[in-house]
Amino acid sequence: MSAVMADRRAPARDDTPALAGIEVLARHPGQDALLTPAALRLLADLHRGFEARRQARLQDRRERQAFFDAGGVPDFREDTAGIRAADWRVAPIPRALLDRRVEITGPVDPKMVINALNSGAQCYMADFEDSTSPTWGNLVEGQQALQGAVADTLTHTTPGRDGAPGKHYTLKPFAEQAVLIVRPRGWHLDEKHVRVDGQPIAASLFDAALFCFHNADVLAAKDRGPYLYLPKLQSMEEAVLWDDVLGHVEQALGLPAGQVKVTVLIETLPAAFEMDEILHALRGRIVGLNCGRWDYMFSYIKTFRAHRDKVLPERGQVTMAQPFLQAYAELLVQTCHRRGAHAMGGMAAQIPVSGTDPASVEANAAALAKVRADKLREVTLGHDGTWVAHPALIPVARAVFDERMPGRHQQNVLREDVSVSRDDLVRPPLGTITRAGFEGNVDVCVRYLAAWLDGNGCVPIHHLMEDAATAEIARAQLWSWLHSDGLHLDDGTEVDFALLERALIGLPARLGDRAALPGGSRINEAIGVLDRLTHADTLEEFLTLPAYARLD
Ligand SMILES: CC(=O)SCCNC(=O)CCNC(=O)[C@H](O)C(C)(C)COP(=O)(O)OP(=O)(O)OC[C@H]1O[C@@H](n2cnc3c(N)ncnc32)[C@H](O)[C@@H]1OP(=O)(O)O
Ligand SMILES: O=CC(=O)O
Ligand SMILES: [Mg+2]
Repeated sequence: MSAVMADRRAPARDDTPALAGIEVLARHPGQDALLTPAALRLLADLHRGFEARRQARLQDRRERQAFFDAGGVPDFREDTAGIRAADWRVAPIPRALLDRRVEITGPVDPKMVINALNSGAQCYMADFEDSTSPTWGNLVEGQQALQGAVADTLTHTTPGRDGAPGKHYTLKPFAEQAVLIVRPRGWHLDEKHVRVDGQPIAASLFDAALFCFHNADVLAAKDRGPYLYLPKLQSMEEAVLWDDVLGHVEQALGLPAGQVKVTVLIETLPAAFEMDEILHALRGRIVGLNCGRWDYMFSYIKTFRAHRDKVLPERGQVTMAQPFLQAYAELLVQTCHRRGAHAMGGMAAQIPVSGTDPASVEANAAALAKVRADKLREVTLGHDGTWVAHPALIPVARAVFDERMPGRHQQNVLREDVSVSRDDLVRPPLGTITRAGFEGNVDVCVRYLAAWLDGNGCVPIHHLMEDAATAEIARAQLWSWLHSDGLHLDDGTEVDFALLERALIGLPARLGDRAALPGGSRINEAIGVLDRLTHADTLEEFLTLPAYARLD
């Protein structure tokens, strides 16, 4: 048993000398049981061992973006042609991850965790990323909830109202629960509340390593994970970094090599050109790739922020039926199945519409029909499973996959008919920008950002699920439209800052009662952030970078 493993099982003891250089700058109830000396030592080891490499990978991103800004276009790499041409397969997929027909996703507060694990979905992606606003409280409570879930002790009671008792939540028996997969935050984010040698540590390391530290042995006893979803990678080198980090975690915790399994989201345009390479870099632990369509669209806009011929039409017109997105999904299915990995589908943004009045009933039927059509498209392309945002969508997605995919997956569907070129992946769809599309982007940015600043990372807006990825599309589109000369709405109005001004003037009327909105008290602050980001000469890399400075 390794030293860390032994310490992990012993009660936390005062270990001050070994913790020199580590600072925790925030307090939340219960955090001491999470941030034990041994846990902090692991985080510090990881920071000292890997921070320089993380910064180098972030620098690679900036250099690659400079190449795109100078007119360059992504392409398949020459130096890795051998990896693409050779025959190799990823390590066998563990039994618990063979059946991933429907995966529910959601933030990590205790009620959501219990509802998701009890939902009847095959898997639950517990999300510290797109759908979580990373306040210190959310992170600590999220880790606590996951620890309780893995230990099968998690319960939750909502506060009672008007003298009535609150609702009590408990977990179903383990065998009936969804399989837990945790998504840490991406490489670009710091966790500012934990500093090592005066530097903030990587948010990815904080989320992933703490989860593994507290849960790996309990999971192993149940023949499980830890299982992770890795977001927003841009290159094979970033996958190598993850592999090395997780190898270090395994060694430190006394776990067998390859025990931590991962699924990688292909949700950046550069990564779409390195799917084989990413699978190869992680071949001892990777079990699948996922089409993270929302961040992918955002990445397309960002990659081509200086290419005036690649400006996207309004968000509602950029559906997965568009050829450039279909090519991306087909290439993902073909690549995964050739290598023995699962090809996971992504998220339809529609969520159920509640209400019994005829308009709501009709809107709900339309939303469910759109989700059904999206899942049908995915299963027909060859995906092995898909995501849903809400428990009521599980039967809809499950029915489609059960009817069209007789087994638990369809890795036998090799899609050798697919041939995707560089041009297929980068060709923008034709379309328009309507006034409603422009104003809709303004509303989504302001409402989402206000909620995020208030600690809520996923909200329903106009009956659609909005999270950091969908909001980024709206924010990046506004910037790209406003910085492209000569662009007009479909009614002939020029797209300029006067149009943005008018959209902001009309915002209060469109928002209605602010107090009733999530984060309503932070609307003005959100408007200020949006205003600055849209006027900036360069498209900011991530909305959450400047916004994080305002959190906590
Ligand atoms: C681009 C991407 O990265 S996609 C992945 C990230 N995004 C997500 O994970 C989306 C997660 N979904 C959600 O957060 C929510 O469904 C929202 C915000 C979209 C809608 O939330 P609401 O309007 O509050 O949902 P609604 O009121 O219909 O919820 C009904 C019940 O379902 C539960 N529920 C809703 N969504 C989920 C979910 N994803 N997981 C578990 N339970 C859920 C609610 O907790 C509520 O439970 P209760 O009856 O016990 O109180
Ligand atoms: O994370 C998923 C996405 O679509 O973005
Ligand atoms: Mg994403």
